[in-house]
Amino acid sequence: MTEDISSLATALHAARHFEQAAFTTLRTLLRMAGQALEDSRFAGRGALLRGVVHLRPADTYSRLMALEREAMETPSPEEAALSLANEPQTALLASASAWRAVVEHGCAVSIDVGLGTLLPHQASARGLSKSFPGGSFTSESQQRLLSRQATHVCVLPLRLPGGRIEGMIALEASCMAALGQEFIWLGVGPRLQLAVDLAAPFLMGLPPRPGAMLETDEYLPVVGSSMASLMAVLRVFAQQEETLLISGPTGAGKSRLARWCHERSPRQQRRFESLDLMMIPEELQMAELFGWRKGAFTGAVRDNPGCLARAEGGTLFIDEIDKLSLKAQAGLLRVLEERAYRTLGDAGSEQRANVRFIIGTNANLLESVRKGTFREDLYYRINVLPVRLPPLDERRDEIGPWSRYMLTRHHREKRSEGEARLAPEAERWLEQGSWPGNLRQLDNLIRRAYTLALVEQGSTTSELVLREAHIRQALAYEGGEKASPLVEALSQAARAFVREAQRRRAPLDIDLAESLRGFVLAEAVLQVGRDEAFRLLGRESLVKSRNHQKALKQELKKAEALCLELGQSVPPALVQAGGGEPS
Ligand SMILES: Nc1ncnc2c1ncn2[C@@H]1O[C@H](COP(=O)(O)OP(=O)(O)OP(=O)(O)O)[C@@H](O)[C@H]1O
Repeated sequence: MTEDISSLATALHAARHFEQAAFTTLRTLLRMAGQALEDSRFAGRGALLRGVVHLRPADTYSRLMALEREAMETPSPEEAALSLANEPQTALLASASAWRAVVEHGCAVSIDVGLGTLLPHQASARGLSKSFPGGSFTSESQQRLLSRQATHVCVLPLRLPGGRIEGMIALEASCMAALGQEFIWLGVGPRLQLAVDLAAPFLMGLPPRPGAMLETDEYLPVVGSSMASLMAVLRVFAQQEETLLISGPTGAGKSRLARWCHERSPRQQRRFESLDLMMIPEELQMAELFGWRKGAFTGAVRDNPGCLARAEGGTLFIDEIDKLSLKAQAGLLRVLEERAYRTLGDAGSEQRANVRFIIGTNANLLESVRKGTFREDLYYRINVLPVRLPPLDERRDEIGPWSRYMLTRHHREKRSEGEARLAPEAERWLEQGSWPGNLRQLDNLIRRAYTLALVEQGSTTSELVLREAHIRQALAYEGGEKASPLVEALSQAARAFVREAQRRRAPLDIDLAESLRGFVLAEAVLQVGRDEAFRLLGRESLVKSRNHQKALKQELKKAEALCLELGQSVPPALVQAGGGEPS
């Protein structure tokens, strides 16, 4: 055991990325548990099957890695990670109830799959094992585990120093001889937890393998580096039957991502239905979901299937779930729990629902639960596989490729011949902008700019070029210029400064505010002359005391210092404002 822990520590310190740390941790845990099994009364009658690392910072999945017992001796973590990517169905999940139990009790939990029970390891937490609000261990999780031969599972929290839980590791074993009995987990649990505590900061702190899974397709034509590890998780989630919860700001691409998941799921041959609750008044939600029979309410002149029936066998994406009325929430909960529902106005038998749900939200659902507008039990029912789609501003490397893709797509929609391209300066401008409306805003902007370019360059041109001016003008039409241009420009400068600081190996220690004063003064001098510039900027007293020429020189020096520090030549505006050669 000491040997296992010390070699784990050595391997973790040598790990450069998450996959290496996860591989080495899972291998150690499987070895330790395997040894404990051999030393137990079940020796020779059971086997360890696999381990899975789940990273769930802020309660949304960011990374996942599984290691099968047979693959344990593969020499490289790359191979293990690749097998997860190629065969996502083998990356297996513990139940959502197990995650809740681990978070609530702050300790490891044993699952007896046959009995369908959860047992927290900490003595003080025992007795609560079967009484989590919202049910204990669901029959779906039970079926899933049984279908892959797991009879006993140990779920260990990934705790950060300070106790915050940001993920878990599940170890699965098969031992028919231990059905309904205490397996090895309580005995070996403290040692496993020691190893997990050692690994946790590495698993949570190391970056993903560089260049991992940047592949794209027609449903997701652009995947940037910050999305790559999320896509690896989604590839696995797409294959599951459990409810997927995609949170993210409006226009970030949740609906498209839901469609992408459907296309990669075993249900891809069946329908993908979408229900946007933002568009449906509360009183019609039940009807839209469950459908109605003729005469069910005034105006129901014929039978109408709801979107559950239309999605039968396929996937139903429900967007803006926080807009669901309390009454419809009760109905949806029933579908999720019992897979049954009744069409409005139908006195006959209930319908069965064979549907995979994907839920979208832009709201903080836990907050809605606290306010009493969203049912807690429904929240836990849909929060099984939660992922967060980041806003475009957090996926900056995607802005250029998305802009180009959207331009080409729009051009193809409009015309079949000729090319359309973004001028480099236009692309740079887009890349430096802030896009609170995310992909939707970018798409709309490109469409408008396209029309402007077309008007200017004529529809017979063989190469339509979108320039910065077209985009600026399109943004002005959109009302985007309502935000102060100064604030926007300063935000851009701040972003450029941070990027530069990140790019350099040495710290960038410059007082930006001081340098900025020099730039502003130089610009004002060029535009309105020296004396007027000081008046314009509220420094008339310096003109009166005849100190302004000296002050100007000092300010320009600070601006030039920034250029020198960045290895750039001094811009002409600074030189001209100073009246000649750079000082
Ligand atoms: N994968 C994609 N392929 C092509 N276009 C996309 C893709 N994802 C997003 N877009 C563009 O962004 C727009 C918004 O995407 P989507 O409707 O998926 O966002 P959303 O997050 O569901 O927004 P909301 O929550 O407001 O409905 C789309 O209409 C499209 O123009």
